Amino acid sequence: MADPQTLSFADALEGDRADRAAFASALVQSLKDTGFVILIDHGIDLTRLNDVYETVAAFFAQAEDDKARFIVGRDGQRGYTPFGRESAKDTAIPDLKEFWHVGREAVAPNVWPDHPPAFRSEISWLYEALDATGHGLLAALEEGLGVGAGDLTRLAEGGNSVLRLLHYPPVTATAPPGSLRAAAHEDINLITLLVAASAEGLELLSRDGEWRAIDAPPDALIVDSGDMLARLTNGFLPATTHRVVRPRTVNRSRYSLPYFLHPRPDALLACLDGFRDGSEAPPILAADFLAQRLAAIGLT
Ligand SMILES: O=C(O)CCC(=O)C(=O)O
Ligand SMILES: [Fe+2]
Repeated sequence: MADPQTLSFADALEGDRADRAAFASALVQSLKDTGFVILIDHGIDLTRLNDVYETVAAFFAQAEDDKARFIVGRDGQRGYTPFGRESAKDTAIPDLKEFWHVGREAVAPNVWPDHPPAFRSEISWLYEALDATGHGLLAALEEGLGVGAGDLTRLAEGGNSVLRLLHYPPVTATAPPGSLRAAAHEDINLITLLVAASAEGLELLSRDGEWRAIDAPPDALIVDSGDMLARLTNGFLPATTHRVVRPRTVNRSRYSLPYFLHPRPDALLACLDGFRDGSEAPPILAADFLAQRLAAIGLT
């Protein structure tokens, strides 16, 4: 089984034409072979990121009643989603997690807690930083896949991307048997950018069917491919199956910050040129695809 590649984002941002081409082809190759890439030199300030983690921990440490004021609607795309609500597609047991979603204001307005005071500014900063990084990765994917410039970035311009702030509390004796922090699943979106989590537990299913623990350096981003990218490439880049297992050593809270890069709701997801062979799924509106999948994970 091939190893995931560690790629320097500086090659894509500041490199010459050859560096950019090498980055683009390694990105596609690693996603194809292993389902993910470890991205270093991404330029997101680690001190600020550390502040974000502290702020996120302080938010979740509040009483349940205080957090529950920010439950926005059934589909959980903004604000707070309590512990035990979401379960992976085709899994009956809910995951052992609570989370908060921030998205693009123009797609649906955000809600913001008043405590901690820095929450809004810090989380908005991270959203913008990951949005810009994600845009650069989509441009590299276009090059690596050999599709037209803009074929992916245009879909995502002003897109419905969501930053998820996740808290997995210490696992208690009352956790349902068989439950995990996050059961095996694929992400719904185009690509996911994961800031290194506060603790171990993330595992990816390799293409040869083995669960593999991911230990990326704390200053790296993990990038993996989602269902929408699989659909656009007719399975050439399959969605990466992953899960978060229970703590094996110290039973403490785990925090993580995945950014789900989504198309605009009105973007048509149609198989890209060069990937059609008659077996491709029919075009579908991104909003319709998302609605189907949210229903499958218990959020609508
Ligand atoms: O917490 C993690 O490391 C991964 C979370 C995840 O896969 C998800 O929320 O979709
Ligand atoms: Fe995920």
